[in-house]
Amino acid sequence: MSEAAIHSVTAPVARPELLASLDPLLREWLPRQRWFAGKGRPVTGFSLVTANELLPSTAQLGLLHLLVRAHQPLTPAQGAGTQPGDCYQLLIGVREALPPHLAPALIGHVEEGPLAGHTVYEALHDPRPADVLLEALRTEARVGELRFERDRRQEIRGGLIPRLITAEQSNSSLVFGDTFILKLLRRIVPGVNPDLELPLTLAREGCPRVPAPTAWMAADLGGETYVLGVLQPYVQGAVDGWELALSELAKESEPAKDGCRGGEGFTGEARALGRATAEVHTALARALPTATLGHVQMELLVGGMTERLAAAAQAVPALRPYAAGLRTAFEALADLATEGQTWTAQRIHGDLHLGQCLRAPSGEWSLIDFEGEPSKPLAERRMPQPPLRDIAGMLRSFDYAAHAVPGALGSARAGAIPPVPDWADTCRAAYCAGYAEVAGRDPRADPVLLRAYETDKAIYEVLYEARHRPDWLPVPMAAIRRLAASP
Ligand SMILES: Nc1ncnc2c1ncn2[C@@H]1O[C@H](COP(=O)(O)OP(=O)(O)O)[C@@H](O)[C@H]1O
Ligand SMILES: O=P(O)(O)O[C@H]1O[C@H](CO)[C@@H](O[C@H]2O[C@H](CO)[C@@H](O)[C@H](O)[C@H]2O)[C@H](O)[C@H]1O
Repeated sequence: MSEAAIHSVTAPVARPELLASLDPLLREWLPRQRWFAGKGRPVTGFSLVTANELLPSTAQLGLLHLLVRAHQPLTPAQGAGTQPGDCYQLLIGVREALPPHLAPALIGHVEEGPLAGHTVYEALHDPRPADVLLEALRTEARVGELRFERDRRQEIRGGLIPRLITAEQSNSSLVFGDTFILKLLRRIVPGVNPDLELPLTLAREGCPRVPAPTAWMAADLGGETYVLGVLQPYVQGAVDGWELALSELAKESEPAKDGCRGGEGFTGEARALGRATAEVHTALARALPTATLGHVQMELLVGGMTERLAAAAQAVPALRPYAAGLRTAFEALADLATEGQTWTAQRIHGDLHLGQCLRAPSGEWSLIDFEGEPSKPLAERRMPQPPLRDIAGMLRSFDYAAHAVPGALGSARAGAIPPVPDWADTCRAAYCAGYAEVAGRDPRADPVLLRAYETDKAIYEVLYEARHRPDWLPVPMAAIRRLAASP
């Protein structure tokens, strides 16, 4: 694919009938996608936000870039009626016939309209359209409202072989020749996206704990910018913190041979993760505005935590016996604020857990996925917050890992491996100590805020697991019992 080929494309696609012809296929296909955020509510229709051709559909292979709004009934919390709904980024391949190897990518056969007689499919499974995206980034293409940009100091080689990664993701990522990874955001919102903003900021600050964005794509629509994707260097041979913790735990759980357990332990890694988190926090605090949270702000923060507890207890009855005990964590925080204590807030990761940490074969850790909690509004995700929120997320993650290995969660090894005593406590302590080495302050020195955030996170996890992975519910419930009982 040459630069000229991309620039020759006519865009935007002025075809109101295009969406009508795709509508029945998308209604069936979209809700089945892992990244579809509106699960559990029917899609009642679509509206086209924008359509651009990255490859003309008149050729043997077409590539459409669509931003579509999926209309859905409001949730009970939102009231009755239908709302315009979330906006999704779709990359639709168009062929006369789909080769067998692309069968899993099928969206359907179009009966009428401009694409009548063609087969449409999820284009990211197909190397050629994936290549078009890399080429557009490399050449800083402009296609209709789509803008492809890059950091010219970083080289992007053409011709890298693309593959779609199969991880359980909220978005979709393509790896190019084990050199770059392109994350295509699926649910698109207008505004500055922290998944691009924070890594760019950290790169400018010279913080090596985050792969520096090489290129990015965005759409300019109605005076607003929508970030659509970010290309970053691919950390080759990386293993994420969750996998690494589980494999270390499995070794440590092996029956003792000659009095020695297998495995070298995860304590050193936990300490390194603490240091990496502190490096990122320190750089973000240096680069972006911070704030002081006093009584008024803490009242709002505690109010949010209390409301989330009430909503979770409403949805998950198992939580109800512990609600009063859990509330004491929030009340203790409110009391400190009333007494005049203040806290510093800054930009943070916002959804930190072991799965968001990658360890390169060199042993260096990187943090990824700065999107924050995708269900929250962008403005909220970009607010300065106490860094202890990220730390609480990691502390919960060590606890999760410790519970996962014994196999009580439907694993094939259920009950076969005895739990490693004190594993989570040791890792949690090492993580905090590592953090203190770099940040100059130990998160454990603020136990009230830490407990409040851990409690808030465990409540979130109860709701998340009840909805998505009921087998895992015992893990956050064990933490809930501990947190509700702690003084
Ligand atoms: N720079 C990178 N190098 C290597 N692998 C990466 C990189 N960034 C992401 N990944 C892999 O892609 C997966 C999904 O990335 P992530 O940013 O968490 O996407 P999502 O927001 O869709 O969950 C990660 O779990 C990780 O395995
Ligand atoms: O994948 P996301 O970043 O969107 O996060 C969601 O899914 C996570 C599970 O994949 C969930 O994390 C919980 O389980 C993890 C182990 O699978 C554990 O490491 C985390 O500490 C625990 O919170 C996360 O809560 C949810 O938002």
